[in-house]
Amino acid sequence: MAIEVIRDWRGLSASQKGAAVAVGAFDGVHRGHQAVIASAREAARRLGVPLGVVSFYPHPRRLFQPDAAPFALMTPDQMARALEDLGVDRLYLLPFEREMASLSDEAFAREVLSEGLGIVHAAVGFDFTFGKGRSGSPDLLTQYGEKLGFSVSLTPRKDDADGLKLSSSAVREALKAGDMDRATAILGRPFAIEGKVIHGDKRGRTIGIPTANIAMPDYMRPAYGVYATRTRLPDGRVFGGVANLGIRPMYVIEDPLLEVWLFDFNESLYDLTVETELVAFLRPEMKFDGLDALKVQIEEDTRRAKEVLAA
Ligand SMILES: Cc1cc2nc3c(=O)[nH]c(=O)nc-3n(C[C@H](O)[C@H](O)[C@H](O)COP(=O)(O)O)c2cc1C
Ligand SMILES: Nc1ncnc2c1ncn2[C@@H]1O[C@H](COP(=O)(O)OP(=O)(O)O)[C@@H](O)[C@H]1O
Repeated sequence: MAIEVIRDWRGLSASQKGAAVAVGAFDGVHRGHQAVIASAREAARRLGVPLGVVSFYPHPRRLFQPDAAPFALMTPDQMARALEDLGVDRLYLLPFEREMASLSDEAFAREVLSEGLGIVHAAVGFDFTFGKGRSGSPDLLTQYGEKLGFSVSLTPRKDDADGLKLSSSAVREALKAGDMDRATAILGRPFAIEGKVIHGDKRGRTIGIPTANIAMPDYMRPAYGVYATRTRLPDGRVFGGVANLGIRPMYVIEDPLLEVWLFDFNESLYDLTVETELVAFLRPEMKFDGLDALKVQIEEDTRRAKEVLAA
């Protein structure tokens, strides 16, 4: 069954209420988040109610640090699909604006979770905070739940094999370093950029290497350079490829682009929304002596990308 995305806590019908939910920002839906969602799933099964996730859009940090560099690990559509894969029935993607930000911890528990969403259970992570000034703790949520009529489960911190906390920040650090294996290990799936294919300078096709260009305004910026990729088209077809992500020192652009050359493919992609997994980092962006030299390097990149994708 497809996931239902609900974008408000006010004015919901009875059938949209009454779920067991996991609450959090969940950017990336990584394996730590997945443990919290598993706890909500347990409760949903036990109580015989739908499984929900309560999250926020835009990310709360956008409101508090409007000038911060882009940091998102996924778009709302990608989040909905990742949650659907985990068996989540509903995503409550609540608008995080002044009104939400000004609620006290008690008001969030009562007005949003209890009266608005009518939750019967909330699963939260060990370091969950909520309400104005982040004053709410898992302990406080448990006390409010007792009064308001929902139970609360607390998921302990989940570490990797080296004892490091699985976190969205750890994913961002791995992506910055071009360590795609580590990013994949924390996320439980490869990091992927989704966006609409836009028009570029039409230079790619002149060297026999057309590239689908995708802007990435909200995504955090992984290491600039060349990646082995896998791209999913709207019709479900998947193509291996090689991509440059960055500002192209040879033909400098202001905002970074993801430019993907799909192997064994020759159709128009303009205006389609495609999702590209960054499977492996191959090399940093460089400056070459002209297009011919770049083309030779791209042939080498292609050979390595095919090797990586076949492995
Ligand atoms: C596999 C691959 C590797 C690339 N490597 C570099 C690079 O090292 N330095 C650079 O300035 N541009 C690099 N590019 C970007 C090209 O300069 C750019 O895709 C080309 O100019 C086409 O631009 P257009 O899509 O706007 O027509 C690379 C592109 C691809 C597909
Ligand atoms: N194998 C392919 N990989 C990527 N894009 C392709 C491919 N074959 C055809 N295309 C189309 O060609 C366009 C890219 O051509 P290119 O000359 O690089 O133009 P632009 O500068 O507008 O990106 C893509 O947006 C897509 O519509």
